[in-house]
Amino acid sequence: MKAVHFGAGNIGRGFIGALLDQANYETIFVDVNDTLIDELNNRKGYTVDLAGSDETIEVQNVSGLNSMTQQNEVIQAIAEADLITTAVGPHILPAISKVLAQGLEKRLVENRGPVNVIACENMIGGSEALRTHVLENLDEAKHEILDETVGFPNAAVDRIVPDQNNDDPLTVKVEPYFEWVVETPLIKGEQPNVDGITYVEDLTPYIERKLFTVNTGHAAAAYLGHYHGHKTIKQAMDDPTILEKVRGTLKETGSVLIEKYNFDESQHEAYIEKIIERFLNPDLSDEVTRVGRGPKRKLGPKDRLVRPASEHIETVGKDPEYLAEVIASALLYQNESDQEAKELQEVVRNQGALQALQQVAELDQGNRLVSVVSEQIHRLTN
Ligand SMILES: NC(=O)c1ccc[n+]([C@@H]2O[C@H](COP(=O)([O-])OP(=O)(O)OC[C@H]3O[C@@H](n4cnc5c(N)ncnc54)[C@H](O)[C@@H]3O)[C@@H](O)[C@H]2O)c1
Ligand SMILES: O=P(O)(O)OC[C@@H](O)[C@@H](O)[C@H](O)[C@H](O)CO
Repeated sequence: MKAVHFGAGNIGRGFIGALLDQANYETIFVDVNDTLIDELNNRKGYTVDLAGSDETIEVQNVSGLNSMTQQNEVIQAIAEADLITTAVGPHILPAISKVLAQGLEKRLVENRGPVNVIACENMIGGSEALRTHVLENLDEAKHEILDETVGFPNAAVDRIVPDQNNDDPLTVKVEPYFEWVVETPLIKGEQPNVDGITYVEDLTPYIERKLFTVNTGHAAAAYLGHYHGHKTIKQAMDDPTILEKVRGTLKETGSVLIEKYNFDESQHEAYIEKIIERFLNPDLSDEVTRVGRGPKRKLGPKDRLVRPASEHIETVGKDPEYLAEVIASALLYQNESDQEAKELQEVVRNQGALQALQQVAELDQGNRLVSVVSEQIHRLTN
């Protein structure tokens, strides 16, 4: 069986690629990084190191294509694929959608049967968003036949894979923990037979629990950690002040999730403790600049900070003081190597932090969250 995976980066190699190989897929990685592509083609495999153990996973039967310079080969690979996955970043999905549309169109012409496209991105509705971008690159006359034969099931993926600094550009060090949840109603044809995928009828509780616990907690550690001068997530979490604030933040998102999905409180508390333990993993060095990357995305209305904070006000009926402090620290986050951080700071400098929040989080001036964050910005800047 053949899989095409867009994004031969941290999670692509460290998680998705490993599980696809174990499920006996030959995986063609599609990327724009020629070093990764050349290494994949020359060596046909790579090593995944499990942090905190001597265990390694040898991933085989892989190759690479460049989505910009080898478009015909990528189109052919998609036409022949039994499964297509992505892990490029939410902001990159539009960029891969044209070649994906061309490959799926070739597949339709050659009548090759059903296939599923699973976006493994940290966002709600990633695969459905990718489907929208693909349809924008297809004649409307082909939309119906595409929806009959191509599934775009949403997914939640969880494994902490930091930026790598190994001598071998393909070797990737990951935490042992992983979770990959895929929803079933939108699957076309047979469910991909991949050990490690949990199939569920309704993904919403799973993706919100993951995004608003793992990623919200991570963002709290990153932005508060950066504000307090820490370089890694572990250093931030070793700071008692920040640990307390991360716990407070996850208590707020936890109360929203329990209210919405009737989660068992003690089970959710155990889920939070496991995540804090993962953040404190002494064998994984994860920089706050990776976890805090893309602050405009992370301050977006549906993402890990503003969405649970707004829902805390609406459903729990209280001000989310901890989330508001994290949002304020994200608005103050500076990193000249992060394009979104530079763009955000341009708005903060010219129009003020609150105006920046209203723009990026799509909040009206009178919104209660704007007031609560304003108090935190004042506290952090005076
Ligand atoms: N790293 C993690 O811990 C982790 C865990 C769960 C989910 N995720 C999610 O997975 C996605 C990828 O994250 P990552 O950490 O692997 O990032 P990454 O930067 O390591 O990998 C992204 C890869 O996409 C490639 N890419 C960029 N533009 C491309 C294009 N036009 N065509 C093909 N490839 C392109 C990059 O070259 C890079 O190799 C994000 O949505 C992230 O939120 C990451
Ligand atoms: O990938 P991002 O930029 O959405 O978020 C950074 C980290 O929180 C994220 O990569 C986590 O490591 C991952 O989501 C853990 O499953």
